Amino acid sequence: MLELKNVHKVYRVGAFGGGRKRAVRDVSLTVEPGEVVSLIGESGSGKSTLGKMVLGLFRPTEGQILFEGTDITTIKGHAARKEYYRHVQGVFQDPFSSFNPIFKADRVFEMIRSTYYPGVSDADWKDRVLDALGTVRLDPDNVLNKYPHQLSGGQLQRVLIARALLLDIKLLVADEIISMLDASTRIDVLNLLSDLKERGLGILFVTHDLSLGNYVSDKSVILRKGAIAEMGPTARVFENPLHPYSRHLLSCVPQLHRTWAEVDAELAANPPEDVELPVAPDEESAPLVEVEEGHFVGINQG
Ligand SMILES: Nc1ncnc2c1ncn2[C@@H]1O[C@H](COP(=O)(O)OP(=O)(O)OP(=O)(O)O)[C@@H](O)[C@H]1O
Repeated sequence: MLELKNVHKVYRVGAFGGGRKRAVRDVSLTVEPGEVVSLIGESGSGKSTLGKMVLGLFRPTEGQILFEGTDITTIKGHAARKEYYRHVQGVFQDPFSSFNPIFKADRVFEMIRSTYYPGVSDADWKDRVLDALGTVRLDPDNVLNKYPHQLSGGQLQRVLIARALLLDIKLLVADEIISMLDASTRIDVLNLLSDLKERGLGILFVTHDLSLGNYVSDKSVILRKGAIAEMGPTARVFENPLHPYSRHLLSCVPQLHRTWAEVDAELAANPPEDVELPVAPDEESAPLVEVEEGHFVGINQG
C-alpha cells in the first residue's frame, strides 16, 4: 500500500538557506494494509521528517513515496490532494495544538463533513459520528459540545482518530501520539491502534520509545542519523538485534524488576557478539543487508 523507495531529505538551513542538513538518507520501506510499522529513533533521527513526507507536508529531495502505486509527489491540485487525504491521515504528539481553543472540539467532524460529504443528511452524519466515536471508545455525551480545554489529552487524541475514521482511511501516520498521555490512557490508545489494525488500516507509528515500538508493531524500523540501522519483523529485531546501534538502544531500555546495576553487570558478563558490517561507500547511500528473511541491517554509515 505504502512504499518508500530510496527517500532522501535535505533541508536548507542557515540565515540565507546556504547550509544543508541531511535529515533522511536513502530510506526504503513498506507498510501493508493491516500492518503496524514502527519508526523508532532518537531525537533528530529523521522519523518525523519521514512521517511528514508521507503526509505530503514536505517533499523528498530524492526518491519516491508510492501510495497504492502512485508517487505522491506527482499529486497536483486541490481535488487530487483532497482525495489523498481521504485515505491517508496523520495524528500528532500534542493533541491540544490540533484544535482551535475557541471552537468546540467536535467542530473537526463538521469540517470533514463540509469538505468531503456535503450531501450527507444530518441524521446520516450523526450516525456516522456516533459510529466513529464508538470505535474509538468515546462516550458522545462526554465529548460532543465540549471545548478542547474541557477534554483530556487522551480524549482529544481519540477525537482526532475518530475524525480520521470518518474518512475512507487506509493509512494512519501516528507521530508520537501517546508521548503526552498518562500511563493508563496510553494503554487505551495503544489498544485502539490494535483495533484499527484489525479493521485493515496500515499504521506508521513514529516513536522514540523502543518498548512502545515492540508493543504495537508488526515491523520495526530503527533509524539512526536519518538512515535505517535495522528493520524487520518486530520479534526478530528485538530478539536478535544485529546492528551495534540497535543493541546499544536495547541495552538502554529500563527493565522493570531489574536495576541498572544488574543490567550493566549482565552486559559486562555477556557482551553482545560483534557483527562485522561492511562500510557504506559514501555518506549519502545507506544500503541494507538481509540477514534473515525480512530482517535487514544497515551497512555501517558514518
Ligand atoms: N524544517 C526543518 N528545517 C531544517 N532542519 C530540520 C527541519 N525539520 C527537522 N530538521 C532537522 O532534521 C533532523 C531530523 O529531524 P526530525 O524532526 O525528522 O527528527 P525526529 O527523529 O523526529 O526528532 P524529534 O523526535 O526530536 O522530533 C534534525 O537534525 C532536525 O534538526
